[in-house]
Amino acid sequence: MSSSPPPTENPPPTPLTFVIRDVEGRGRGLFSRAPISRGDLIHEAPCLLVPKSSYDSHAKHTVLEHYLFNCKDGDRLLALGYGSIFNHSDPPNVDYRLDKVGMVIRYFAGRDVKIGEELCIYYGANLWFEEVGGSRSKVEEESESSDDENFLSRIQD
Ligand SMILES: C[S@@+](CC[C@H](N)C(=O)[O-])C[C@H]1O[C@@H](n2cnc3c(N)ncnc32)[C@H](O)[C@@H]1O
Repeated sequence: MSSSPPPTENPPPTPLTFVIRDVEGRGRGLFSRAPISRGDLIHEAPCLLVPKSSYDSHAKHTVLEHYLFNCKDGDRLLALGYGSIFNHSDPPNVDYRLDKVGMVIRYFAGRDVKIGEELCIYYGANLWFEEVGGSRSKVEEESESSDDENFLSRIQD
């Protein structure tokens, strides 16, 4: 007699459409392993909440600072899964949305992506590292406003 599978609350995970590769000068990055259409959900990263007080007293000025996404209220989200591996480019081919209540960050294709392209988000105008492989000129970068912080997120919750 066959028994039915146990009930689950979550749907089975969607197969990943990307792989991790090392990129000269940029560390690890995510690369598409299949064509991705504009608007497709690429990844849903579960997050850890880092309250502003913990950030100020412990995480600030550590390596974590390079991986934290800003929420409007000063709290931060640390993306688990592959969410912390998206490198920066301007323009990016991946958009993301913070869902602080659901404690996830969702990453969507901002345009059609070909197989083998690196998947990148936009960190903001004020980078804390020397950009490698960027396509924008120094003049363009310097003419940007510089009133945002040195963190990943300009798209906040
Ligand atoms: C959120 S992590 C991205 C994943 C990182 N490459 C790794 O291997 O852990 C952010 C860091 O990646 C590097 N990075 C991201 N985009 C870059 C780019 N366009 N040029 C150079 N380094 C980049 C910087 O060192 C930055 O602090």
